[in-house]
Amino acid sequence: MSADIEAFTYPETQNSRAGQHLEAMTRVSANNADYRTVERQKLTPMMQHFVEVKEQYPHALLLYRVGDFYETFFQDARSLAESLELVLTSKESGKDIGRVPMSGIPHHALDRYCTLLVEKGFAIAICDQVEDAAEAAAQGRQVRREVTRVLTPGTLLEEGMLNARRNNFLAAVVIAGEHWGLAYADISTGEFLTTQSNNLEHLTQELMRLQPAEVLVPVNAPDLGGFLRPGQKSDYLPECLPPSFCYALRSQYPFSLSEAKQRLLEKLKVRSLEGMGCEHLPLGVRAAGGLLEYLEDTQKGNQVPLQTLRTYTLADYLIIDNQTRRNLEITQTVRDGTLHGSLLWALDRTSTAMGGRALRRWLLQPLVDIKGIEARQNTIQELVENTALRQDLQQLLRQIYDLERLTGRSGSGRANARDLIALADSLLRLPELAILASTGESPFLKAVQKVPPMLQELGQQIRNHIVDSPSQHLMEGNLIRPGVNELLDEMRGAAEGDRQWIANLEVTERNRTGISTLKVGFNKTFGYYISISRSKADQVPDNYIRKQTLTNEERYITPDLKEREARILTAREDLNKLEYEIFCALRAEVSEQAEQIRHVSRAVAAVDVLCGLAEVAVHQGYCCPQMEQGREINIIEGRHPVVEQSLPAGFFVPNSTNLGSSELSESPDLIILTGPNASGKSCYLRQVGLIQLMAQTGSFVPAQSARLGVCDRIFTRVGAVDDLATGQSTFMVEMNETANILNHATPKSLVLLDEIGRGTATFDGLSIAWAVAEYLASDIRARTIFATHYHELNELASILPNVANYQVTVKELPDQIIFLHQVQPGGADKSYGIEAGRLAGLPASVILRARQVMGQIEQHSKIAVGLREGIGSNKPSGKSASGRSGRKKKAADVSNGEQEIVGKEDNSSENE
Ligand SMILES: Nc1ncnc2c1ncn2[C@@H]1O[C@H](COP(=O)(O)OP(=O)(O)OP(=O)(O)O)[C@@H](O)[C@H]1O
Repeated sequence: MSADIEAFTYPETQNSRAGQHLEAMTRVSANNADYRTVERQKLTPMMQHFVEVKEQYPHALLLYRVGDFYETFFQDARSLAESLELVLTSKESGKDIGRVPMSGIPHHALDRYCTLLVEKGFAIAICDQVEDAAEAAAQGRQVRREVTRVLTPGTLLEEGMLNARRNNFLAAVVIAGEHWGLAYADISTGEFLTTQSNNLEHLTQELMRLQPAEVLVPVNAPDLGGFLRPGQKSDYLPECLPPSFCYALRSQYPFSLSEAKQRLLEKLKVRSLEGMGCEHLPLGVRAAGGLLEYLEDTQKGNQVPLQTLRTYTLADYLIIDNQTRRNLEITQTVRDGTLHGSLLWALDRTSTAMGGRALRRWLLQPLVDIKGIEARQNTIQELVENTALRQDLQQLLRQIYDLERLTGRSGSGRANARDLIALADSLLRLPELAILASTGESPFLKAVQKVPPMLQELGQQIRNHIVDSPSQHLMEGNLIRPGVNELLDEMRGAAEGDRQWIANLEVTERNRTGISTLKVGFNKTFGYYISISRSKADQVPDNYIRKQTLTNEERYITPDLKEREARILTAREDLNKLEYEIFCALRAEVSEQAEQIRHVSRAVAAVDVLCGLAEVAVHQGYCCPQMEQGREINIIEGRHPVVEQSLPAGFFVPNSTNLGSSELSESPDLIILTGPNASGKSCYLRQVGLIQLMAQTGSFVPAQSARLGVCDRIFTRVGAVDDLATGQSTFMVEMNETANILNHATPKSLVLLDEIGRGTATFDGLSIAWAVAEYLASDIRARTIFATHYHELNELASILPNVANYQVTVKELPDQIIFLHQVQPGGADKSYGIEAGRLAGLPASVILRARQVMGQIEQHSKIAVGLREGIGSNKPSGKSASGRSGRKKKAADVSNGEQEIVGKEDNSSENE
């Protein structure tokens, strides 16, 4: 911390305050910049209180309500000013202390600024005035202030701070050796889940899938309550936890089994955890209990309605590790991290925010259970066939608001009257949805055919209680309809008499005084007054009391007028209070039905997702894949779902795939895919991965037909980039990823490798690539597509029976190459890399020289010979030696280097 703090000004922020603050600005001494070193007894009472509160929340940014501002002081002032580019100024804080750093935000902009702070990974403690400041001032004491809420990235409920189409998860982990428990909740939607497993790598993967906004970790640290923003390090953070998240370091106590279990039983109001399936998962229970305690700590008495805890196991889902999720661009593109261009973008035709979130979850967690997949498929099939039903459902769904989050806001006391109207209108749509769905037969349509009658009644009750356009703020009245509450109606009637009297006052007084220009007005300082032009001032009656003199007018009050006014104001206050109470009771009824509403919401979200997937299937011409337990991946005329949508209709060239069949002569386990640069190898590779993933999500797939064995995992290794954060080179990243695949793939896995060994010397790279392919094909027998520019790998097909060569074809014309994007049997012998360099504009002399060098290398290279005669026959595995078959002769011929362009004759005639 520097010895002095200077004032900073930023052009567009708080101009009026900036001037004011600058004027008051002096230099702040080093001791005064830190709340821990300041001489506390010498501070003013308010500042002493600030420091007391700050000590309870050392790791949160403390926003302290002072009048119309949330101010903060000491080091928090500096953090706030730096993070939000606000004015850093100072405040006189005691006669013997001088000034301390100060920065602040206007109270009405709290949400906006908090959103920015939370995005930057801050935890924020909001300390509010919890009594009327005027009352406290009248009694000559400090206004009472308390922390009413701690905002952290994982505990947000405010609409403006959340992304409507993605969950905001708070996670908690408990690690014991290699074993771990994980619980996570989205407090805005109520989802609450737990799991336990015994491989720390899986924990990392699970966290990467969830992308939690915040992770709770119990630690034995002196720094309890510590809060780590993304990238911040701590010795207490276990190594397996990715540094890209926010972490809250928590005490061990609430994570102990007895404490956690007790809390879960109380909160979930159950006698045993048996029904939730986690009784036998102590680490999962501990994580869930610790998470609940954190919610209590941050929500400060506000109820957070969570759904019943659900237990899941990782084996229920297709495992997709982080690099595969990234490489297949499931929810964002690799290049710029945007949604546009991802699989989610290509498939999302949902009509509700709930559906949008559900689709994202489904894509990140595809199923392995064929029954579950088929239930989704059957519903899509029905919605594909019944266009009218699909369109009617979608039209209705568009009128349904975010029931999950509206229920969450109601339960935590944050919903306003407009939220309740939105909720009611959505609930009232559900019976229509049920009637529409009742014409359907499939499982997910059946799930919405029955709406609990109490939900409809609740919707009706809200509509009957709340006016059509209620005020935004709950204490300003205009919430409750007439006829709802007798007392309210009576009070309104009484206030109406006084209001009428004032409304008529202008006419009566004009008649009484004969002053035709007399007016009745109202302002905040004086309330109601009678205004008379100064020229008529001598005609005012005796009971008029002069209150104010302006240039052209005099303003008067009368005792009568003031009495009525007082009655109106008191009545208004009472009325507003009563309206608020009626509203709160109504809101409480919503939270009582939270469980039911959320149950229905999930079913509605699923129908929404399936309607959307059916629509994509119709418009893009997808087919329903036949899912099987076997290992075969058989795709006829498959397409890449995203690239296809980015190209003009009909431009995408479909390609078939056949892998893993028991009929070896028909289908290999491993395909070596060669072809020139930019011919479409990567695209083909990803297309197979995406089709498999979509199929296990339950979606139809871009193909003419498909028969797919369910995979346990999909692995990809695609062009690595340097991982500067961990100091790893491109090649090391590539090797780590490859090692991960070789160590975990099974015969039921799908492995997609896009180049291996490019980041090192050619021979090393080629040797590694060869050995990796051989291991995958003969030892693991995983279904694999291996795209490579090492044409020497085509030799493998002559050695191993379950390896086949495929190539992406091009047509070579005298001065250009035409990309045909067709995947055909056989291996390519040319990469056209020099040709690509020429097209990219490398100087002609460089191109010429490159051709000469290549000629020399080709002439003298012995690699192919070596591979054929040496390495292959030395492979220790019996499987590979015995696997040579006559079928392979053709492939070997293909790679002997004699053909100019593999398949050229065949392809050219086909494509001319
Ligand atoms: N089947 C296809 N139909 C139409 N266009 C395609 C097809 N496959 C690929 N393309 C187009 O070709 C471009 C290049 O494809 P891709 O990146 O897959 O080539 P590549 O062979 O992997 O190249 P490199 O070896 O240089 O990595 C893609 O961006 C896409 O626009």
